This record gives sequence, C-alpha cells and structure tokens, in this order.
Amino acid sequence: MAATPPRVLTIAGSDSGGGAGIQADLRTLFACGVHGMTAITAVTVQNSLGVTGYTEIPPDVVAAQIEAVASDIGVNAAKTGMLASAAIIEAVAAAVDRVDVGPFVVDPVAASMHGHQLLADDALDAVRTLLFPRATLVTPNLDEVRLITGIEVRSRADQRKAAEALHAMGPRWVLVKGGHLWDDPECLDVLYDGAEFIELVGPRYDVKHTHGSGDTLASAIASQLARGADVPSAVRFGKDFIVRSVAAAYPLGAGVGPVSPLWRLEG
Ligand SMILES: Nc1ncnc2c1ncn2[C@@H]1O[C@H](COP(=O)(O)OP(=O)(O)O)[C@@H](O)[C@H]1O
Ligand SMILES: Cc1ncc(COP(=O)(O)OP(=O)(O)O)c(N)n1
Repeated sequence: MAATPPRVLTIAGSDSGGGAGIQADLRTLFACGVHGMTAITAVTVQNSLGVTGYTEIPPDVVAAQIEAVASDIGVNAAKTGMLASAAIIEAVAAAVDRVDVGPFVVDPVAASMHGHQLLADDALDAVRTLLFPRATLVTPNLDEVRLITGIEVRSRADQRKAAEALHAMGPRWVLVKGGHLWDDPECLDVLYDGAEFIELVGPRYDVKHTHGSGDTLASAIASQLARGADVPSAVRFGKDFIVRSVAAAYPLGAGVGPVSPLWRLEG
C-alpha cells in the first residue's frame, strides 16, 4: 500500500473544454504528485472559442463539498478559482472558517481570457473583504488588479504599487502576475509580503495557447504549500512549472488551446 500523498482542495468552476478551471487544477495537482479534491462552484459551457454560459452551484452545496472533504479526508492546502457570485464567496469564507484547509491560495478569477465575465460585478467587494483577509496568497492577473484596486498596471513599477495596494486588503502574500504586460519582453511576476519584493522573471513565449495558465500556476503553488513549503519556495516552483507548461501548450479546437503540465509525467 502506498503512503497517502498531500491533499489539495480546489474550489472552482468546471470548464467543459478541459483547458481551465477544475480540469486544469486536477491535471496540475496530479502532475505535481498530490491528491486533488474539488468543491465545484459553477458549471461553464466552454470550449476553445470561449464561454457561452454557466450555471452556479447553490452556495450551501459549495460549502457542503468543502466540509465533506475537510472533515473526512483532510486538506493540506486549498485554492480558489471561479467563484461566480457574492453568495458563493460568503459561503466559501464561512466554510474555511469552520474547517481547517491549511494555506489558502486565492486566484480571484473575474473573466475568461476571451473576456467572458465569470464573477458578478457586485461580488468584487466580497473578494476584497471576505476572501483577501483569509488568504495566505492572492494571485491576480492585471485585469483583476484593475477591477479590485482601480490601478492600471503599465510597467514593472506599477506592479509593485499594485502589490502594496492589494497587500493592504489583508492577504499575507500577494503575487501580481505580469503575463498581460504585453510590451514586456519577459514575464515578470512580483511577490510581496508587506516588507520585501521578490521578482520572478521568466521568458515570454510567443504562443497563442495559454488557456488555463493562471489555474495551473496557482495549483502548482498549492501543491507545494501542501507539502509544507514556504510561500517564496512554493511560488518559485510554480513559476518554473508554468513556464514549462506554457512551453508544452498544444492546439485544441479552433480557438485557444491549453497549457500542459504533461511534460512532468514524461521521461
Ligand atoms: N506567453 C507566456 N510565456 C511564458 N509565461 C507566461 C506567458 N503568459 C503568461 N505566462 C505566465 O503564466 C502565469 C499566468 O499569467 P497571467 O497571464 O498574468 O495570468 P492569468 O493566466 O491568470 O491571466 C504567470 O506566471 C505568467 O508570468
Ligand atoms: C471555469 C473556468 N475557470 C477559470 C477560467 C479562466 O481561465 P482562462 O480563460 O484560461 O484565463 P486565465 O487562466 O488566463 O486567467 C475559465 N476560463 N473557466
């Protein structure tokens, strides 16, 4: 009998195309050698061309999924993705107060890469006041930074200003991802704990297929937090993991294909 691996809970939406959301999280968690568990928040109708609709899961069912796995299996780290509504965020915040989910990574997913809204407008306040203060780490992209703080990031210096503004909302660590800083020849992500800035620099690959990159990064980070890594080490692992996964991205359908963690299972 094998030993039980670390256990990671993802609280996120389903992507029927398999590129992002719960599907990307489980694929990444498996590739990182941990046991993945799910609290599904919404079922999206999605393919490589975008999202055409979604149905939300009732908030009490989202909370019940979290409590069911935490009370029996145990959770060494958790991450969030699409949470859809203020009511679901309220249910998630209350659930993670009731049970121990370990380090809590909040990826404040607001829209798909094609621009389809995945979070209600009136839920932003709940992200700021209910999720961020409970987070070990928040991982917004630059669109999410603008929605949450009002700061338009146009440079690496702006990324630091945004990190300070986000940190003031209560998370222990902030990772401002720089994938959308299109003019930057590299992809710089800035990690901040209120005292020190840590720059994670990676190449910017000229690829179309980057669907699910945010989910893959946050899941890879959560896998290391579940193993007991500190946040800077977990984020360094995640950055290396996403760079290799973007390099391994593949075409799918007529639109944008997914980044792929399968490189980790090969050879
Ligand atoms: N073309 C790319 N080449 C290499 N790394 C990338 C590329 N695009 C994004 N990344 C990296 O993928 C991660 C997610 O990036 P980002 O696009 O900013 O967020 P999101 O996927 O949530 O929109 C970050 O670590 C970022 O630096
Ligand atoms: C169900 C679901 N969750 C999250 C996303 C966002 O993924 P994507 O569109 O690839 O955007 P980024 O990963 O770049 O933030 C989604 N589309 N569906």
